[in-house]
Amino acid sequence: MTILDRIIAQKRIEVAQRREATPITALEQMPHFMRHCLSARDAVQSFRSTGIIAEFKRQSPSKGIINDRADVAETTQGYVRSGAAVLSILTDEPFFGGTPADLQAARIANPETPILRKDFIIDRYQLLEAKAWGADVVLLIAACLTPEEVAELSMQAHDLSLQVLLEVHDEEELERSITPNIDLVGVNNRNLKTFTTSIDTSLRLVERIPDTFAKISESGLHDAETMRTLFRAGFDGFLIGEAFMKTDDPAQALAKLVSEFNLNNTLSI
Ligand SMILES: O=C(O)c1ccccc1NCC(=O)[C@H](O)[C@H](O)COP(=O)(O)O
Repeated sequence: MTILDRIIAQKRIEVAQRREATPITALEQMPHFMRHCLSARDAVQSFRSTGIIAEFKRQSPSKGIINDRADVAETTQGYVRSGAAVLSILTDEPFFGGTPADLQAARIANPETPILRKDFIIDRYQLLEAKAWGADVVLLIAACLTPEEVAELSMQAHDLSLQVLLEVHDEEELERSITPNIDLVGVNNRNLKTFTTSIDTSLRLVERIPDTFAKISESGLHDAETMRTLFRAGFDGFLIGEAFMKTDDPAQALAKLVSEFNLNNTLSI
């Protein structure tokens, strides 16, 4: 059984419990449900964007506790001040220590910045939650969904005006999961069996991603030189969590990476 299998088994129980506790009619009455969503895709692809999707990540299966002190509103506001194009907020509690309250606090603190609900989405109910809590974009992970589920969930997300980030780990997942109702394609550099990360995965897959989608490299990124390599290979954006969250000042770590990335680009491209 892989870590993903364990997460999804737990998620099925959690979604059933949540649906029981909060009916859809209650989600639809929450204040953010009717808000106009922001475009994560435009935010990473716009001319002046750093392309950084900055993640608020307290813990993970691969690293254990990363940061259990950071305040979500303060950290995400710092990320935005330092140049984050999009925020990624983990809402999975058992494995990542995230909560729905984290997403709602980040939404209130950052009204102008697109927010990704980072979770393991297997059911339309979770899309409605994402909308109610103030997300603009949701993650669909090809490794835990059939192509039919990706197509159905991405269509339902678009019906709610949520954008979709499809995450893939290899060529097979990419080929079988691409569907028109996707806005961004993320290549996850983390092997979920060994937890090792390698940007070779991103570099191998980038040319196979149609140009109609924004291209994001995810996981294990921590230096400007690597971002530059990925940018030159065709990536528009970079999903980064641990490299920021493991420091005492995540926003300052992001600002440093942005300034090193900009300096490298100015000098070398
Ligand atoms: O991070 C993990 O250990 C992990 C384990 C199992 C499934 C997913 C996992 N991570 C989710 C992510 O996609 C990352 O949080 C995200 O790409 C940021 O990665 P990093 O910059 O390495 O924190």
